[in-house]
Amino acid sequence: MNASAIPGHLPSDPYTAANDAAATLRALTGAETHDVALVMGSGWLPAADQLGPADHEFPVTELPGFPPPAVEGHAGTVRSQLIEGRRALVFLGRTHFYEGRGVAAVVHGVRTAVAAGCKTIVLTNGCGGLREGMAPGQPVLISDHLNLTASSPVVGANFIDLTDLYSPRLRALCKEIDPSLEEGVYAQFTGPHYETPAEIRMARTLGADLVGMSTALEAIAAREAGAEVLGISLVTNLAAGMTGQPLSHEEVLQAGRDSATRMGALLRQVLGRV
Ligand SMILES: O=P(O)(O)O[C@@H]1C[C@H](O)[C@@H](CO)O1
Ligand SMILES: Nc1nc2[nH]cnc2c(=O)[nH]1
Repeated sequence: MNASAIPGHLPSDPYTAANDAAATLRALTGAETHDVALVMGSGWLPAADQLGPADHEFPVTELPGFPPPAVEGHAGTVRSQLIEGRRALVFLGRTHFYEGRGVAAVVHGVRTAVAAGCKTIVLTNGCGGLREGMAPGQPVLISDHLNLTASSPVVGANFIDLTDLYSPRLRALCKEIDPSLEEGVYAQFTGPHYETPAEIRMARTLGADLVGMSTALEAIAAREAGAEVLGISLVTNLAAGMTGQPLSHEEVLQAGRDSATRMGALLRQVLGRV
């Protein structure tokens, strides 16, 4: 059994692993290419069911290099489906940095999607809101990020430009669909612990509007692979220290359930125009 056939185990070369996974995807779906990939973060699973029927759905471990899901609310399945005429690859869940599998495992889904033909990567997540006026259940377009993981999916003297990493074109398109959408800077912490109130004050000073535990590393890998990136955060809670209440993953998932219809409709309309 070659290394990439072991669930969650990537061979030394992550780009080969992505090509292997894309080849298996083509074989499983019969689709020579996919156009757009969606990564559904915490709280977004209910929204995925608003996207219409899937032609194919299978456990992500059917694809080489993908580990089984490790976080509640991340189903660990992949759907291939036509959404508004586009062949979409929908990951119902992701691998997180805090699972300790390394950065290559975190971005394997994005690299696989690009290897499968996707030119657009839509990254969603559940996050904490820092900015005054933000409320749980509110979707926010990511305008830029702070990568606080002290890591990168890129190795070696490969100096990737990250200017306009979160596509101004796709953000403008989203705001045509829903003019009420706000934008914000997303800070990726390593997790899995939530932030302290002092860290939230630090993040706000650094210019963050949103705090999470994903997305930034995936976006960097997507840019490295030449894809256009759209990031949409669902504010599932106000950040630590803002309400005096403790944070919980159940609160994150409940916010997703409450927002599923609206988030699903937004994604469907966006996908029809990317
Ligand atoms: O996959 P995402 O970033 O949406 O998941 C967020 C961050 C943590 O994994 C989890 C914490 O509740 O939700
Ligand atoms: N880091 C972080 N991730 C989250 N995901 C959902 N809510 C939060 C939060 O408050 N902080």
